Amino acid sequence: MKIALVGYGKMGKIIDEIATKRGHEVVARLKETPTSENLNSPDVVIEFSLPEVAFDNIKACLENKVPVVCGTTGWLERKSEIEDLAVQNGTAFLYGSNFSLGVNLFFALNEKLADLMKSVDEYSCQLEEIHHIHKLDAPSGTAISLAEGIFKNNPKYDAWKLEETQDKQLGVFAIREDEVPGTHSVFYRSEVDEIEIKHTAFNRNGFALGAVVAAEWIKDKKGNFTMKDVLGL
Ligand SMILES: NC(=O)C1=CN([C@@H]2O[C@H](COP(=O)(O)OP(=O)(O)OC[C@H]3O[C@@H](n4cnc5c(N)ncnc54)[C@H](OP(=O)(O)O)[C@@H]3O)[C@@H](O)[C@H]2O)C=CC1
Ligand SMILES: O=C(O)C1=N[C@H](C(=O)O)C[C@H](O)C1
Repeated sequence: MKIALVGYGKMGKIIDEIATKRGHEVVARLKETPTSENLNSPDVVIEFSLPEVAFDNIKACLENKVPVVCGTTGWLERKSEIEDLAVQNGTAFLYGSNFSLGVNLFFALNEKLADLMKSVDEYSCQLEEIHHIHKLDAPSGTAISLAEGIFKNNPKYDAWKLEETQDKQLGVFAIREDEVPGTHSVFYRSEVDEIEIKHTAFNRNGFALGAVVAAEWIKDKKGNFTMKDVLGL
């Protein structure tokens, strides 16, 4: 399969290595807006760039009728416009706030726990995410997905805010520390104890492998998808 990488920073470079090892040809490595020329006729685009450029990059790829797997976080206010564009152009789009298998299992566990806690009044929920100091967005895309999984299963919460949980607003602590690849925790605290579920990434390889697996999966599809579709979760 021919893959174009849009965004060629920390993630783009690891994806390049993994895609090549899996037998794919990387036909473009871009640090600029994609065009019909510089994309170089790929089967799929994998987009890991910056929050402020992701929307324009994805739009350009979909207008060229190339399916896009996007891992860039921090631009989601305009996601529905992109989803409409994928359908109008008869191509495919997949956004994942986190492509690792471990986090996608953790999302499922978070939803089950949220469902269990909806009828228990003693506990208050709180999220925490820890990332490297270069990260531009807060809270992380993964923390937002965790919050959305809680809202869907537990009507006690319906919005997130940075810092402490207050009434129906679920608190998210966003910590920036050294070169931490990504750690996410969900806490339920009562007056007498605490339940914690936690995912710790040891490096970025799991994110990169998941993005390549998603690209392999989406190649001939049409419509909008998530990692749940790819992993059959
Ligand atoms: N979903 C997931 O599983 C994961 C998501 N992420 C997310 O992916 C994104 C990228 O992360 P990361 O690789 O660590 O970030 P980096 O900052 O290392 O890489 C971003 C790259 O985008 C390039 N760039 C700048 N402008 C453009 C443009 N107009 N078009 C295309 N590329 C451009 C930058 O170029 P230059 O070097 O010249 O500045 C840089 O190489 C972030 O939003 C991060 O949160 C990260 C890990 C996992
Ligand atoms: O910026 C990062 O590095 C990461 N971003 C994603 C996020 O915002 O959740 C995924 C992962 O945690 C690493």
